[in-house]
Amino acid sequence: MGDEDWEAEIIKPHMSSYVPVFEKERYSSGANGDTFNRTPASSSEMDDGPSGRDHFMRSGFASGRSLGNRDSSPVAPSKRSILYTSKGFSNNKFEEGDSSGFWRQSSNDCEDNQTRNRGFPKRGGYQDGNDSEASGSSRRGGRGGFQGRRGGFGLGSSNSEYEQDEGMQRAGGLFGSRRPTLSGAGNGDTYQSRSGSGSGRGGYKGLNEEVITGSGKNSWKSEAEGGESGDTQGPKVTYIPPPPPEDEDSIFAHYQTGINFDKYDTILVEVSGHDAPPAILTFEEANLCQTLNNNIAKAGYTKLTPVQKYSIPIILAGRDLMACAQTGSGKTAAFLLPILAHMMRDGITASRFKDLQEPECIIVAPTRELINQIYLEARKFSFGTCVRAVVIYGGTQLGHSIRQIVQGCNILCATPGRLMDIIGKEKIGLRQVKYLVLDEADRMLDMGFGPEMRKLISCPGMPSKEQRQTLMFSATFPEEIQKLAGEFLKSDYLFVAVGQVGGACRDVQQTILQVGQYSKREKLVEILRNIGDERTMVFVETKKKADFIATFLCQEKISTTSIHGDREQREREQALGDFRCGKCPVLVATSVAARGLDIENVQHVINFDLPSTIDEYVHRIGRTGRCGNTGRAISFFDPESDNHLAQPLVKVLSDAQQDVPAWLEEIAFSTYVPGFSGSARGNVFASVDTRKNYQGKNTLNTAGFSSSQAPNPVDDESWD
Ligand SMILES: Nc1ncnc2c1ncn2[C@@H]1O[C@H](COP(=O)(O)OP(=O)(O)OP(=O)(O)O)[C@@H](O)[C@H]1O
Repeated sequence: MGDEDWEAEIIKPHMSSYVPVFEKERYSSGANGDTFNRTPASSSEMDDGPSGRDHFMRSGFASGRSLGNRDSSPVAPSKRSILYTSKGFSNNKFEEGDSSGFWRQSSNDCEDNQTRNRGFPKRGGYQDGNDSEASGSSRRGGRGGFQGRRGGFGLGSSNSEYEQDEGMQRAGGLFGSRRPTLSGAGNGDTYQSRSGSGSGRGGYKGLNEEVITGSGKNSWKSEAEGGESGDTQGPKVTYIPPPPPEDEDSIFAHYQTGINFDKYDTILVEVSGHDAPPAILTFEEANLCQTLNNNIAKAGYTKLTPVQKYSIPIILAGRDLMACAQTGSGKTAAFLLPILAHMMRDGITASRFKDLQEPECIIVAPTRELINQIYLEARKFSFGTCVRAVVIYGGTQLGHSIRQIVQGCNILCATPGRLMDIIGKEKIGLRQVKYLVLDEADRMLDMGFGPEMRKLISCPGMPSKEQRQTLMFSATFPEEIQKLAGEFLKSDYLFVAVGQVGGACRDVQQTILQVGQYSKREKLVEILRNIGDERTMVFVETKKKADFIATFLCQEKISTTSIHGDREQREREQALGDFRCGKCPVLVATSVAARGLDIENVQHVINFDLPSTIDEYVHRIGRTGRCGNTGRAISFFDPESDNHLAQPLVKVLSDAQQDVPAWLEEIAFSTYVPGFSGSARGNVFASVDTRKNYQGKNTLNTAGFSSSQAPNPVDDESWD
């Protein structure tokens, strides 16, 4: 298993379409829309390498910043033409480090992005092949930039190839895209994606890319078991992500807390476990060092969120912690700040002058984008200190990861697959690990990542749980996963529950619409047209469908990009960057983007397909309504496939004080499952710490008040 949320991306055989990248160019093509090309503005923009460029031109995408549309036009992006591009072909400047999806950009940065035309034909259309979901508009297909099953993009008999492909991912863990050669797009051109000349894995060397040879011992078997470096099999992953920005303004860029930030104070907090230290009410009470306080101020934090009020003193007291708090409520800083405070207090051992890097802290998270986000937070809060954070994740060149580490590594942020590879290659030592953090801990411990995590804690040199501090954070914590967590945590760990464990953020206005499978696209377009340019994440259940829907939206002239596990890392980062800066206000995503991503101004989440579990629903809608801001989530409920979610949805909606449609209640009632209590609290999600026969003290507070002042509105039967 690699570092992806593959599990959520279910194969649906009827989906056949595939398109590499979707975006609408800010600079529209000529009037007939037939050809769109560009000449890079500078030589650096051409650094996708000659082969990519040549190929591009051979494919009929002539070069030239012509198009006459160098943008003086006031036309809003969404009103302009749509281009389907493969980043492997487009000579964009992405590799240069200035438009990564990871780095927060101001709108000015975005402007810079937008001035980079990406060449591609505006041939639009796509040919749907046999896809039964196709509607009239997409079937038109005209010039055929995208073909379905009949082979437009080389999927050929897509079902079997797709399944094979998926099988490879699961078994072998090749990273980057696994999609086959793209050929014969509808315009008659033939081109190749990643296995060919134009893309990351292929035979060209871009600005941030280099071909590496296998290195080091590979005593650890994780690659064969699903690791991502690809040293032992398949083409090498050569992508080197752009370096993060160095200037202080970018490092500390942040968005404003919302109108409901102060309402966090009214959320009930429950702490269970023995001898929990009291909550703190202010940053000053945490007694952090001056540099940390400066960084907190520069980050725009003036007030603690509830999870921070409780978790910071617990971690400072050296206790193990399992913390559960609603999406977007500041869990990242809740673990980073006290860890950094301790590291500053105790001093660090790893330095760039040591042969073997031995980080004091390891943070793991389930997706590449999320771990990179955590790294950026660690980098921000450790700014001006001697602590060096490093990030490593799959889909990037292994050699690059190693080079980052050898420069000094105190906090290692990693996805599981890459971490195990690096450990297997003996590029880091684990003896000094004092802090082990599992973000999205329920995901990290489930069947997908649990085995890797178990390997991690039993690696040679890894301090036992008695010798290290283990911290787990998530917005959801199913009971069965809480039980598994005991293996990782000291027996006296503390459990912090902010609000209801697994509950949805109340700042998200949730709407459930009954929409059948064949009406979904029409409804989606209708909603997106009403939304206008506001940033929207559209979740679908499969990777193929993500491409399919993104293509469809582009055809509808809605500027869209997509992110999912079949895309190369370069493309994923580009997509996120385009979405972050507003260039593509619609991001179609699989559940790979459901957890943790903190993107400014995401006002809407649309569940085109509902996920299979209610926890995933909670995480998905949590991409909006963050940090006291409000957001909206609209979900399409298809009675043909989603009835199993009716009961938990009713519960999540009512717990978050949302309107529950009568029809949903009816379905929930008619699909009654014994053991589920839709009214008050059933077993949809854990309500509290699930340790049974717990004898210790339990405090149930509103954040900021002492336990004795707190009311006790939550039943505590399930843990006592
Ligand atoms: N005390 C604070 N004051 C102001 N902003 C904060 C504070 N704490 C966190 N934030 C900001 O709130 C946003 C959400 O924080 P974060 O990503 O840590 O949430 P989270 O609880 O981990 O969410 P998720 O469950 O989705 O992973 C971030 O932009 C972060 O910088």
